[in-house]
Amino acid sequence: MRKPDGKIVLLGDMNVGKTSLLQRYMERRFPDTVSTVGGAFYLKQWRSYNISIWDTAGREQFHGLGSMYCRGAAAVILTYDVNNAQSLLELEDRFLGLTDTASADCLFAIVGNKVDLSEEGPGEGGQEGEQGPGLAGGGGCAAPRLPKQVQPEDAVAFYKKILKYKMLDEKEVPAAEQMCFETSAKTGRNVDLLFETLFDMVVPVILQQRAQGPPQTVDITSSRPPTRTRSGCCA
Ligand SMILES: Nc1nc2c(ncn2[C@@H]2O[C@H](COP(=O)(O)OP(=O)(O)OP(=O)(O)O)[C@@H](O)[C@H]2O)c(=O)[nH]1
Ligand SMILES: [Mg+2]
Repeated sequence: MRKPDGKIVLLGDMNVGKTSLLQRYMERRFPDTVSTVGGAFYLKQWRSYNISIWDTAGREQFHGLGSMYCRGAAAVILTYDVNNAQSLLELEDRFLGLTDTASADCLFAIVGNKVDLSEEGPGEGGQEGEQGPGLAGGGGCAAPRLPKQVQPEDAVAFYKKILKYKMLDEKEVPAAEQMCFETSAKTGRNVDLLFETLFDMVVPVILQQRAQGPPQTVDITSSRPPTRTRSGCCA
């Protein structure tokens, strides 16, 4: 297997839909999921590049692994559930600090998932790739079924906080509107847009990383050996 050229990591609280988003994109389906244990990755060939996309566990007990998965990442997808305000707060409180190990040029996408639960549109929550104003990929246009707890402006404000935290100049990084997405892993809404926008954006980061020296990958040998659980996975 060819070594990945770059890495994208999905982070976020348990149950926000990280695994579902990745499976929707890679396998084109919305299967039943079980809460992720440790982490897992897919390899995606994008143009001539191999990009690994890492799915991580949101459960508190796996928190310590997060910064290891982020090491050298070219992009991090910070995921929340639009119907759960706490899940956005958790990104700031628990997950943002894990990205300190990412590449210096790391891109950040903020993703509000499960829009199908709060917005009605064609085919329950809108169709894949549907566009509209506000965020990358747009919002819906019909009456909400559930009151949404997180608005697009909240995600944009969080993105700006990240730039401050990382001491990045707003002029030199992608605009918040380009990097905040509302998705539904269930209907597929904006899922391709999210991943493919990021793939295009990480290619220059990969080239930059190459110019700076050998790629940073997860060095399993430098981490504590995982303890075995009954299911046989990393804990
Ligand atoms: N309605 C709806 N349900 C979703 C969506 N995405 C995920 N779900 C459901 O939400 C639950 C959790 O989804 P997962 O993808 O397992 O969540 P996760 O973020 O990977 O959770 P951890 O692995 O525990 O961190 C599952 O029951 C999914 O079917 C979505 O876009 N819409
Ligand atoms: Mg999962």
